[in-house]
Amino acid sequence: MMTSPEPNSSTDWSPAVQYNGPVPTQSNTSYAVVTRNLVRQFDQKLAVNNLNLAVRPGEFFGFLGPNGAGKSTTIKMMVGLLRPSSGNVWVGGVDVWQNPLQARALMGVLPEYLNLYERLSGREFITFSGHMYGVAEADIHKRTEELLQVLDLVNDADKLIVDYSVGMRKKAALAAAIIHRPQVLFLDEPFEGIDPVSSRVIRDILHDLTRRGTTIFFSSHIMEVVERLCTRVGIINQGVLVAEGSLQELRERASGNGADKDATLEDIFLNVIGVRNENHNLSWLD
Ligand SMILES: Nc1ncnc2c1ncn2[C@@H]1O[C@H](COP(=O)(O)OP(=O)(O)OP(=O)(O)O)[C@@H](O)[C@H]1O
Repeated sequence: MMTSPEPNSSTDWSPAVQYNGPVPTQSNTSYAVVTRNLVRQFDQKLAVNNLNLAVRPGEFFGFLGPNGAGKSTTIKMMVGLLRPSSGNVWVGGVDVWQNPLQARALMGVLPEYLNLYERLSGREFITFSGHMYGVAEADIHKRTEELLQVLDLVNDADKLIVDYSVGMRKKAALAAAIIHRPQVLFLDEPFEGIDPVSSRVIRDILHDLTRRGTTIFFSSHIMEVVERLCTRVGIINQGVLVAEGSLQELRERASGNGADKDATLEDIFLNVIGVRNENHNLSWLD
C-alpha cells in the first residue's frame, strides 16, 4: 500500500486518503491498462516514481495531480511516446514497449500538445488517421463525415488545420483519435481550451464510448468534469500515486478518518496532496 504525504491541510479530516488499489504483478489481460514499477527520470528529477496502476476495461479513469506531478509523463509512457527509465506498461494485455505497433493499434491518443498535420484540412486529417489505423475504406468516409457533424466542424472541414482555433484543433485531434474505435482512449487535458458547448459534445461522445466498452484514461485539472465523468480516480503527486479508487471509496476512506462524508473531489484532492490553507494575498495590494 502506498501512503499519502504527511497531511497538513486545514481540513479537519486526516490522515489524508491513502492508496488502497491493486498493485499489479503481471500483465493481466483482464485489465485495459497496467503499469508495473513505472519510472521516468529526467537528470536528477524523478518525474514518475514507481507507478503501479491497473485500469479495468470500460472504466472512465481520471488521472489528477498538481502542475508538474507527472501526469503527462505517465501518459506519454503509456502510449509509447516516451521510453520509461524502467518498469512496464501493458495496454489490452500488450506490452507497449515490446510490441509498440500491436499496442498502438488498440489505442487512441489525444496528447496535451497537439502536433497535427498543419497543411491538411480537418476532413483530410481525420480521413488520413482512418487510413493510418487501417479502417476499412467504406467506413472511413462515413465515420469522418459523422465526426465532423457531431463535433460541429462541418463548416470548417476544408479549412487547413493551421488556421484552426485551439478548440477546433482539439476536436479534430479527438476525431482522429477515435475513428478506429480504439479499445483504450488516452486523453491528456481534453477539456483545456474547449468552450462549454464543445465540452458538452465531447463529454457525450466519451460517455457513449465507455458505454460501448471503450476504456478511457484521462488527465484533467477540471474537478467538476472528473467528478461528473469518472468511475475511478488516481491522484499523483511528485511522481507518486497517493490515492486511487472510486469517488465513493475515496470519500468513504476520507470519512472513516473523520472527514466530511460529502467532501467534494476538490476537497479530497487538496487534502491528499497536502495543501495548506495559507494566506495567498499579495502584500503589495494592501
Ligand atoms: N522532457 C523533459 N525534460 C526534463 N524534465 C521534464 C521533461 N518532461 C517533464 N519534465 C519534468 O517532469 C515533471 C513532471 O512533468 P509532467 O509534464 O509529467 O507534469 P504534469 O503533471 O503533466 O503537469 P501539468 O499539469 O503542469 O501539465 C516536471 O517536473 C517536469 O518539469
